Amino acid sequence: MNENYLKLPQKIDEHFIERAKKLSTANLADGMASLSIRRGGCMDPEILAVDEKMRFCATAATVETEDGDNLPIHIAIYQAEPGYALVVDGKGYRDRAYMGDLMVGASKAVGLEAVVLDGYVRDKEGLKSLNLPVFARGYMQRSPAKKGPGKINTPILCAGVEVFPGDLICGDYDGVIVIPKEHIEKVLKKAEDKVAYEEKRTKAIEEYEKNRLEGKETASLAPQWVSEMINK
Ligand SMILES: O=C([O-])CC(=O)C(=O)O
Ligand SMILES: [Mg+2]
Repeated sequence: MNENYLKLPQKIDEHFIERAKKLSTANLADGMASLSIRRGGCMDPEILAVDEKMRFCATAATVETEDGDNLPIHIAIYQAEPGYALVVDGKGYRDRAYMGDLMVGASKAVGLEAVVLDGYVRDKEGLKSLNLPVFARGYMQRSPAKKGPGKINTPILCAGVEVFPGDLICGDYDGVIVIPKEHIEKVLKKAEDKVAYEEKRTKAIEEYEKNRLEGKETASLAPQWVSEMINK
């Protein structure tokens, strides 16, 4: 095997994955906000799901490739296992698709949780009906190249974000976020605290609207932190 083809990383504990699955990528981004990590771990906003309903949280397995070459992606799929998302740095190459419904079907068959690709895919209809979360820049019908070698399970820079094999990666309707494995616990706790705040704030907003419509006197809708910043 090529020296740049490495084994799958250690899988993230299932209890972390379960907690992450209850959070949106926006919640997770809030959990990442205070860490000094390139763009808070959020991939380029053009990396979107082929179907808005798709979402996932999984352990990242990585591929690095270029110029529409999908040979290393093939190899990574056939050595993959359930519980991983395949994260492919295709350097945003526009002139070929990297994969289509056959390769995504194979990804699903081996138990991959998702495919995230900095590049383009094809076979839109087939991809939607396979229902495996696929996140990419968009569609290009031209066939992939087959060249190699590329790299498997080495650190990558994918769509503006550093991804180490074994990191937590999650995607939903808003896009894709990567949480470095050493920060998972802290980020989940911060994100969960933010959700608790948002639930309280949503109630306050609904209450305010109800009172206003009923013609009742109401205190200001501004949250405390806004008042404090204005009165500084
Ligand atoms: O032909 C290819 O290499 C890519 C493709 O369309 C598929 O995976 O369905
Ligand atoms: Mg095809």
